[in-house]
Amino acid sequence: MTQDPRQDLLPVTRIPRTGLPAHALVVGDPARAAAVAALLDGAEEVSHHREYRVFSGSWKGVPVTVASHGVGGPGAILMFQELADAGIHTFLRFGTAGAIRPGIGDGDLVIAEAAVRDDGVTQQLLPPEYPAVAAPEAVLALQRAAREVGARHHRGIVWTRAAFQPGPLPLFSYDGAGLAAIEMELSALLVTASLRGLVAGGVLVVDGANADELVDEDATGGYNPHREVVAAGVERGALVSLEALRLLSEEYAADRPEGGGA
Ligand SMILES: O=P(O)(O)O[C@H]1O[C@H](CO)[C@@H](O)[C@H]1O
Ligand SMILES: O=c1cc[nH]c(=O)[nH]1
Repeated sequence: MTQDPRQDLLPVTRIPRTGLPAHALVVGDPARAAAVAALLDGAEEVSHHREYRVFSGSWKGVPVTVASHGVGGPGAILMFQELADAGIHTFLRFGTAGAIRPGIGDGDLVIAEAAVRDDGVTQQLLPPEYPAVAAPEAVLALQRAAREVGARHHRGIVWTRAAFQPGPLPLFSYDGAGLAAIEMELSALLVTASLRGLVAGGVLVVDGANADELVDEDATGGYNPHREVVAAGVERGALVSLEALRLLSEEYAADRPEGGGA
């Protein structure tokens, strides 16, 4: 009996079960996935279903997958899980974020060391005490790549928060906790990687100051990620993240953590 060809695709994202390069850059925006893929040699679109758009190609000889995961942890984790099911073992999230820590400016990069797990999905998988940590080699590869590209960058803890806009509930203040930036999916990626014994990290381009009331109208004139300073940061961030993937493949090729589940 011939195999049903639909079984060669994973069910939610419709990505192929085999054949994808094992080093992946994951981004929220499908258009950003296409823009990053345009930097690759031999880029090909592999699949596009819902918000999940996937390309493959190579960066300086290293085969890479570039995939979009959409906005928000619950949808994004399905892409992370299915990429892991497809054999991806090294992930970097290249996203955007609002700055929290003073001194971090628009267009700067934030390299995540860990994330606060307010992602709206991993709480349903694990107790809140479980950490969301980046692989040290991912942090170091991103830092080295940012230095090489000459991109202003900072390291720190990122707040992954499912709700973008504020509501009537008071917002817990992390004042004094040293958080660097806020975004929406990274902790879901870091937890997925830890559960499966994979390598993951993230770098975020700052697209505004998003701190006390989430959107600081006075400081930013309202949230506007569609500015030249952000676009320039995204261009630098794309080079940094691709170069960091190459470093992870060639120089920091990991002693990968053992004992991950699944
Ligand atoms: O630019 P991306 O990667 O989508 O990341 C950030 O931007 C979106 C919100 O505008 C959220 O997905 C957030 O995490
Ligand atoms: O979640 C996000 C993403 C980008 N910028 C923000 O201010 N918040």
